Amino acid sequence: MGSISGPPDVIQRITQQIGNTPMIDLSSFTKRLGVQATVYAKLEYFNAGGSIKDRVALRMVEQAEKQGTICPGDTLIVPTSGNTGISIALIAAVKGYETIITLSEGMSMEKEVVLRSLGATVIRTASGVPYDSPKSHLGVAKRLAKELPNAHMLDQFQNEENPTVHELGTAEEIWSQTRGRANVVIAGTGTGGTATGISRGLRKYNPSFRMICVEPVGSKMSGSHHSVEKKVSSQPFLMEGIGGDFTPEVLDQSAIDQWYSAADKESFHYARKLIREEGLLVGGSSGSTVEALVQASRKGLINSDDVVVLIFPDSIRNYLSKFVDDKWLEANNLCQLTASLSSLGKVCWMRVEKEAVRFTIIPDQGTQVWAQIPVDTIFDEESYNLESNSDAINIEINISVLNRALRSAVGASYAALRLTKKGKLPLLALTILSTEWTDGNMALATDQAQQQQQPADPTTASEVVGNRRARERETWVTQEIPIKILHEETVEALHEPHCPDPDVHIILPSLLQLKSISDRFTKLASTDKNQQSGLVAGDVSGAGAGAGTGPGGSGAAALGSSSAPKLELSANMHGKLKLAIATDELKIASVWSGLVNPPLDPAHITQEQFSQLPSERMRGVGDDDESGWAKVRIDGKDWSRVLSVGRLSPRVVACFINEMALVLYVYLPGSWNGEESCLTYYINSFTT
Ligand SMILES: NC(CSCC[C@H](N)C(=O)O)C(=O)O
Repeated sequence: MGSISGPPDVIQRITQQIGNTPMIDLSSFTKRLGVQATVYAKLEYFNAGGSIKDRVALRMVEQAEKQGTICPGDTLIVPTSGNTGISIALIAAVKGYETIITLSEGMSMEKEVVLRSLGATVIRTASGVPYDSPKSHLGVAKRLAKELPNAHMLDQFQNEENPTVHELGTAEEIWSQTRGRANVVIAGTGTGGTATGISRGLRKYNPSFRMICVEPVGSKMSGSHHSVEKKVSSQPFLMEGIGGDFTPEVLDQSAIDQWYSAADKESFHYARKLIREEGLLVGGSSGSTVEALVQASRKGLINSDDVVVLIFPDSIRNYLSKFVDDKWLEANNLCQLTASLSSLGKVCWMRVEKEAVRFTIIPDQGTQVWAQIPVDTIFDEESYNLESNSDAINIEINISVLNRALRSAVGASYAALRLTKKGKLPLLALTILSTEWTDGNMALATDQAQQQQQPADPTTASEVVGNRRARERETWVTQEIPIKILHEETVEALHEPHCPDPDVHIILPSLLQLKSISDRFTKLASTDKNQQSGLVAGDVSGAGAGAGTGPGGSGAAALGSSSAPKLELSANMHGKLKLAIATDELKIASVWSGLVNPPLDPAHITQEQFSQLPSERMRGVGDDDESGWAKVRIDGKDWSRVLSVGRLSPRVVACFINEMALVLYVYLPGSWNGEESCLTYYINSFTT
């Protein structure tokens, strides 16, 4: 063996392992997706803390130290979706700072576990509140920074060191790793710092360089700069770490050339594909960059001459209980579905068939819902066995009770629903397996106790962590939900309302935005004491009313008795939607334009049928012609409950049957085992 001289080839501190991440050629993967360009991916999960945010965190800390604003012993407060918090906590562990991390509720439990193990104090903050609310991660961090002694907020959303580290570091690496060939970079956008810095850095070398940003569908970081999709809305999304409800100061829109929106479903699909087919253990937002690449390439905006670099910001580690887990995707969707249904009615009829489960809500007043989802998104595939003379079992269930049970299953390592009996009582049994890690400080963790414990508790596993024994405790819990089995004759009369072909069909804008405007209108009209006539209370029209009356319900006929304010909703076949309310004292309206009237699938309709469709006739009527609008009047409160389905789906097609009814088709995102599921809402129109 030859002798090797010189100092050992080791690093002194883990913070030296930040930056200089590898880049991988992904072209064969992306060619299979139909993308002809040369595509590389920069694997930022090779940074010490597991994400691209290590770069920003190190620079923010080092610069603040240089300026003398912080010194070891101080407390660093970080509002974050997780990664920046982990990066700061890691650096703080090495350098001797205290850390307080404000992390919103929706972020994964894995992030919190990593943060706590690094010694950080984690404060969970409300999710879904505006960024400038005192309850948001930013709001809480700001308050704590004022209140606590020697505490400093490191604000990645405002701190110019964020883009600068990418301009001076990441961009240089990309240029050198691609030997000066990179002309497009695609990055997910959370603060905008990565995209802004990379763009500034690479434009120095190549003035025609293009920076493409991607945000989740429902995020509105891009604001009015969303040049490609033009769909700027604000809706909840499951993706973590990118997207938001404001444009942070570090995001320089002049550095960005194009924006894309990636739906959770596609992003998670591509992330799982990267893991499965390429062995790249990435997080979900890496999938969003692939989705943006595919969209851009389909539009002809990326072609074979381009050399594209995708930024893969973090790893699977943060999401083991989330998109990486099929059960999580399904449980989350099902929970949101039952939450939305339970706002519209108490009793739900579930028809369990071989391949599908149908949900029907027919309240005494208000909107009817009909939904169908694949059976294996609800029942455990292995144990599902339908035993019924009629190939279907009809159940009556309290939907709020089911929703409460399902809420406890989100995040569980395993959940299964079973139709069963206790004595003669039929039940829906929800079995959940939850896993907790406890550290080795508990008495049972000694070797001896461990041996004694194992035979009696076969569900308990253990593993040695350092010199202590960490224990994984698995708990099985079964919740029993009472149900009523209905005979086939009882449900025979139960069928979807038959409606005429719509006069106008249109994709609704952001449901959350629509809901907040509708709620404001309803509130204003309710407080207007003199409201009467005009658009206010009247009788429900005949369309669909009476049809579809359920076993215990009286259909929608009782609608006429409601005296709540009525909203007038109208649309035309030129992409316009109008929401209005009028009382004696008040007349307000809001108009959306540029919406999409989706084309009907030619496979399902002949040319002749097509030309006879009322919507085709309406398309021929000019945009400014009043007769080209289809109109319905709906109960403001009921409408508000319907719109809460915005939590579940960003894609809703509204079909207007003039003066009669509004039918909404809500397309459910998520895996749903790759099948598209749809909810149908029937809302009868009130007459004037
Ligand atoms: N990925 C980031 C920063 S981007 C934050 C996204 C989101 N708008 C939010 O405010 O949570 C991190 O903190 O790790």
